[in-house]
Amino acid sequence: MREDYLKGDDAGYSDAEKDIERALRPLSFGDFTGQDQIVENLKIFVLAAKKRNEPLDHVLLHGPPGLGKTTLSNIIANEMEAEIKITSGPVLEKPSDLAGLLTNLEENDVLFIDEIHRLNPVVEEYLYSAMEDFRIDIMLDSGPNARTIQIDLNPFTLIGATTRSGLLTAPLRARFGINARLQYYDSALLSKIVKRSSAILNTPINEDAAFEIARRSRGTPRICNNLLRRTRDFAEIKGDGQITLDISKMALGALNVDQGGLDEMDNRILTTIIEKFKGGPVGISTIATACGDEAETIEEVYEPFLIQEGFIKRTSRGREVTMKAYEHLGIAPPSDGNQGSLF
Ligand SMILES: Nc1ncnc2c1ncn2[C@@H]1O[C@H](COP(=O)(O)OP(=O)(O)OP(=O)(O)O)[C@@H](O)[C@H]1O
Ligand SMILES: [Mg+2]
Repeated sequence: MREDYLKGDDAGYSDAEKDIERALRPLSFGDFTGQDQIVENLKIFVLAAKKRNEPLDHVLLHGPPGLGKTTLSNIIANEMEAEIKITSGPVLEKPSDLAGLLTNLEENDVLFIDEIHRLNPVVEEYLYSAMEDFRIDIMLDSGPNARTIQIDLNPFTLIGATTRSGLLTAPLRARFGINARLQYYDSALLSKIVKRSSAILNTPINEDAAFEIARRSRGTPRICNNLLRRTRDFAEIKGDGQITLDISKMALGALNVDQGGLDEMDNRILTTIIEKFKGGPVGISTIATACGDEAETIEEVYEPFLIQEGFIKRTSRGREVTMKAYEHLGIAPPSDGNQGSLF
């Protein structure tokens, strides 16, 4: 169940769910809730670029899954009144894949590369001159007939999105003029998103219920929209179609989202560190093996939220749970000084 919430765009959804997903996705800056500083800046950069009839400078968007990187990229293209071509790092296997896309861009178009940290280094190298000079060198033939030709490209905007900005190479990172890190949303903002989405879905929801869903959505719009959809199912089957506080509590409980908004996997990670590793410190790959998940997923998806909420902290020797984690799980912390650094 959880997996669906976290996976990137559209993964694992039926066609009907994809239609809903599309309907809920904001299309303009005005529809996009939160990330105020980023949005305010982008508005100015977009206006200035349009006024000069230039493409927007290249944009790097980073942050945990489901916070709106793909959404913002589409909005930027809309606001620029430009076309957007969408691809992702792993899909671009060879330079010609990239060249094909680049040579098809019209003036001021947007090329969106998702998971840009997973670009093949050879392809990445080609991107450098494309970004800097709007030009690529293409190798024709091989052996003694080999020669390169230069192709001029239309000026374009590259938008790169990544959940792992730390894995980006320095030369690539340096070529983005605009660099924005999306933050987790607070409950008030998510509550606004829940209300907007329920209006689109024609499902009545009261203030308390919207806040309850928001508060238990791990600071993430994708999760609040998914929880809303599942809660709507409960409202239609177990209630009269309206989402009330009782209905939302029933649904969230059934979906294994706990009172603090942590889900099964969050709790499994905390319990594992406490029960198997005496609260830590313990390395991420050891935690991953013990929890039966990939280290990358834990580092990218779960850990940032657990750290931000103060359940886990990173030390030079690995991850440690905090007092808050013991309290949350109702487990007594060790009294032998093992956790000395916490007090
Ligand atoms: N600020 C927002 N306001 C309203 N809805 C939002 C906002 N941000 C995201 N959403 C909703 O959350 C969903 C997930 O957002 P999006 O796909 O843009 O996340 P992402 O950062 O690209 O995630 P990933 O890293 O997994 O690709 C969108 O379909 C959209 O409906
Ligand atoms: Mg995305």
